[in-house]
This record gives sequence, structure tokens and C-alpha cells, in this order.
Amino acid sequence: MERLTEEGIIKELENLPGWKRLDEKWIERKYRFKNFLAGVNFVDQIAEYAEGKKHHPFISIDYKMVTLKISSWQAKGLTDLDFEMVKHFDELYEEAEK
Ligand SMILES: C[C@H](O)[C@H](O)[C@H]1CNC2=NC(N)=NC(=O)C2=N1
Repeated sequence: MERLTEEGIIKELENLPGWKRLDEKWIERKYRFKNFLAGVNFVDQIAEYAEGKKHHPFISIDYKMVTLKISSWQAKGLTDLDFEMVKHFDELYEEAEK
């Protein structure tokens, strides 16, 4: 998959509040949960989805906070697939927090 241009990345991020640029290759979002197990359950859903897509975010759980960061390392940058996936991560979060 093709790497997105700088303009393409900036445009995508405009519609994704919460996601921030770490550097030219990685974006990151921190999600807060009501309790530890809600965060772990979210990570479980992310893991299933990522495995299905064969595209894997880096994940860390810090008590009630889950941090996801993603890049397409084979493409050496950010791709449409990264953005398709982060939109789904945000949807899963909204469902989880209802
Ligand atoms: C061979 C395998 O499909 C690749 O190594 C996949 C696995 N998961 C991946 N995940 C992410 N985030 N980026 C990749 O480039 C990537 N490559």
C-alpha cells in the first residue's frame, strides 16, 4: 500500500480529534476507560480486529489508559489502511464507553 502524502495525512487528522502525530511515520491516541477491565476488553477487540486485517497497532495499557500507535512499517509511513483502522478503533471506543 502506498504511503500517504504530507497533505493527505494532515487532511485525515483534521477529522480525527484525539489522534496526534508522533513523527512523520506514526500517529497515536490515548483512550481513557472507567476501569482497568474496560480498557483490557477494548484491547481484546482491537487485537481481534488487527489480526483480521493483518495490520497491528502498538498497544500499551497503563491502568485505565490504553495507548494505540500505528504506522505501516512496510510502507515506511502512514497509509489509507492506518486511517481506516483508527476510525474503527474510535468506533469501538465509543461503543465501549456507552
Ligand atoms: C507480513 C506481515 O503481513 C507484515 O509484516 C505486516 C504485519 N502487521 C503490520 N502492522 C503494521 N502496523 N504495519 C505493517 O507494516 C505490518 N505489516
